[in-house]
Amino acid sequence: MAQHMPFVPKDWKPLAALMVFAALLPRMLPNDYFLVLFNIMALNALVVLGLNFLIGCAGQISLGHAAFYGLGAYTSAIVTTTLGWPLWAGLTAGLAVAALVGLVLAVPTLRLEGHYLVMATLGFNIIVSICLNQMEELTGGPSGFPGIPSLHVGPLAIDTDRAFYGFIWAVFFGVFALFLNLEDSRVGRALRAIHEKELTARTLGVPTHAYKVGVFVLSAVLAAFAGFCYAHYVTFISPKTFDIFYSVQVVTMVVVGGMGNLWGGLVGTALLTSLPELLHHFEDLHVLIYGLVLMGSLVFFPHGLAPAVAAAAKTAFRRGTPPDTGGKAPRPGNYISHPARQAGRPRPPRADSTPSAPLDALTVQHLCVRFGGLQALQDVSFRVRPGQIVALIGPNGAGKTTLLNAISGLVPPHQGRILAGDRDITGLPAHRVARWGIGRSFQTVQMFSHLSVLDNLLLGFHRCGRAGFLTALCHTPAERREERALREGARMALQGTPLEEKAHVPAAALSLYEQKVLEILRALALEPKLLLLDEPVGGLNPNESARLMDWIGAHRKAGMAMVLVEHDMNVVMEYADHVVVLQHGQVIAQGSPRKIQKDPKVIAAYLGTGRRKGSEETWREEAPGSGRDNHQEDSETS
Ligand SMILES: Nc1ncnc2c1ncn2[C@@H]1O[C@H](COP(=O)(O)OP(=O)(O)OP(=O)(O)O)[C@@H](O)[C@H]1O
Repeated sequence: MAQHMPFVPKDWKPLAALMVFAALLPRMLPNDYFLVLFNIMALNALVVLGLNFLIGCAGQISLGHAAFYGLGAYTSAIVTTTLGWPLWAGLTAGLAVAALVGLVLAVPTLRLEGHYLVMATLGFNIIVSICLNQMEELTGGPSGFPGIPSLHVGPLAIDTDRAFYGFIWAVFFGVFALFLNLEDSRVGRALRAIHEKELTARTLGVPTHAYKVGVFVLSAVLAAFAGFCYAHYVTFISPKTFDIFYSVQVVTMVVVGGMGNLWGGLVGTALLTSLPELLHHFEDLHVLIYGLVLMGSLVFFPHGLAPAVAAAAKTAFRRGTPPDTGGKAPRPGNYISHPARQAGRPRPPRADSTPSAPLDALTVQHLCVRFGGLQALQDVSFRVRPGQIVALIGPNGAGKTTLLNAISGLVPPHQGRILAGDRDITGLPAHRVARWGIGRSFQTVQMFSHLSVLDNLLLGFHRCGRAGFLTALCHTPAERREERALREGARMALQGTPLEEKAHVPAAALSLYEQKVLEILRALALEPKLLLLDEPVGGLNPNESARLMDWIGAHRKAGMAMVLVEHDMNVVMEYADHVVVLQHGQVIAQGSPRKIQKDPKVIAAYLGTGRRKGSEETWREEAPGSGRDNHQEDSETS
């Protein structure tokens, strides 16, 4: 029952046990000196918590969290001491400054691909350190900032180590519970997807940039909050505490404990905060031993201490996977028909050749895409009507995948227009194209291999949810209801598919056929008006190909339009209503499969001009890439 209450995480029992332990701990400590150690540990743990979420879940590394820690501390110190304003004003100002600076740093840097955030935050930390040292009138410079008032909550003064211990650990457990909620939510799932395959996440409607900025700002604000608590605990601060070494130290705590594992962050913090104290007995050798412990944990537990301990415990107890919470829900999965059920049924009729709807599902007009000096697409125009399958064929390198990438918003066109219905989607970002109702599969299957089958599918339902950072953190009843409904919908979508019994299996453990089914189910979860399929049967045997294509083709009846890139000409001839032939980025022919089969330009494109007299049967058999193996590569856009 507790897990259905607001703020309480689903997995609340270990947290409750730890809280009881923390409450009893002061009685077991020999003297108050150890309280100071645990108080500093809690402050570090707060910084590490946000940073761990940023690094482990969103895949972004920051070397500037000491600066946010410092901004929280100094802003509050100046507001409460120099200006003489109350504590709440210092807290508000500290958090606001951190949020604003975090936003200014993150918005431009996170737009760039690669680890620009590391460099930006590293530079930022150095600048903040210089400012704290140089702006002596404001900050006290290297001599520090004394006389900061102690914390109090209403009339309750928090001015002893013991009182601060109770306060800071209560705060930490509260914040930790909120982050557990966030991790176990629609937002947490999307962040893990961004970490693994950002482009794929975008094609599922996840606004990746906004999410990355959101998680960075959240972690910066948390570091600033810890800084505020620190300043009003020690009542004296100096720039040394907030230099780059502290930033490196907190990143090390995340790495040693286990990136992306919130419990791991706590373990890493506990170990690396207490280790220097424990090693003091070894006098000069303590630095050496500290280094050895650090190296040993990284060498023997590369994924962190907490995951290693959890794996060992799992092996020892052989616990089963906890069942998912059920509940009545809407039926977003109803439209998805079962690939196996479709097998052996009569083929769905081809789309009528006369227009059945006033608007085309897709209109591509004079599209051009360049990569530097390479003209990948030139003046490409074609239309797809609702319920129609249009096949895109052409030799390797003709520009087929580039065309799908341009339609789905992954590659910006240089010229031309793309219309979905009457909506101009030219140049729209991929997540907005997906939300507009364009789903896709990839030439190399793009699974989130660390996530389960169910979580992969839930990412397809991402746009059906509304929960944001705040509701996910607070685990509100509405957020839990929505999550249950999404899970129910995803489970329904799995019903009758080969994946029905594999909802909790990691996607990486599926066969290629199952991965292709899951990838298409995930795209169908967007309820697309248009489905882009990049070599859906590549690497499958003829039996699997037929089952998959029959299942996909059945969605035409519901009016879903499809663009099919395929090298297997048997598949093209059997399922396509219209064929567009590309060569060197240009459309050289288009028409019905029969007409295209006999087109001399197409035969020449496939067989070379010297062999024009080849028959249509020869063309079928020799189509480049026909029946070739689809080796698993790790390229996202291919
Ligand atoms: N991101 C990119 N940067 C530079 N060149 C690219 C990029 N993506 C594709 N190209 C080039 O654009 C051309 C078209 O490539 P594309 O992958 O679209 O062809 P294709 O018809 O899908 O080929 P295949 O059948 O082998 O998948 C190729 O010359 C390719 O090298």
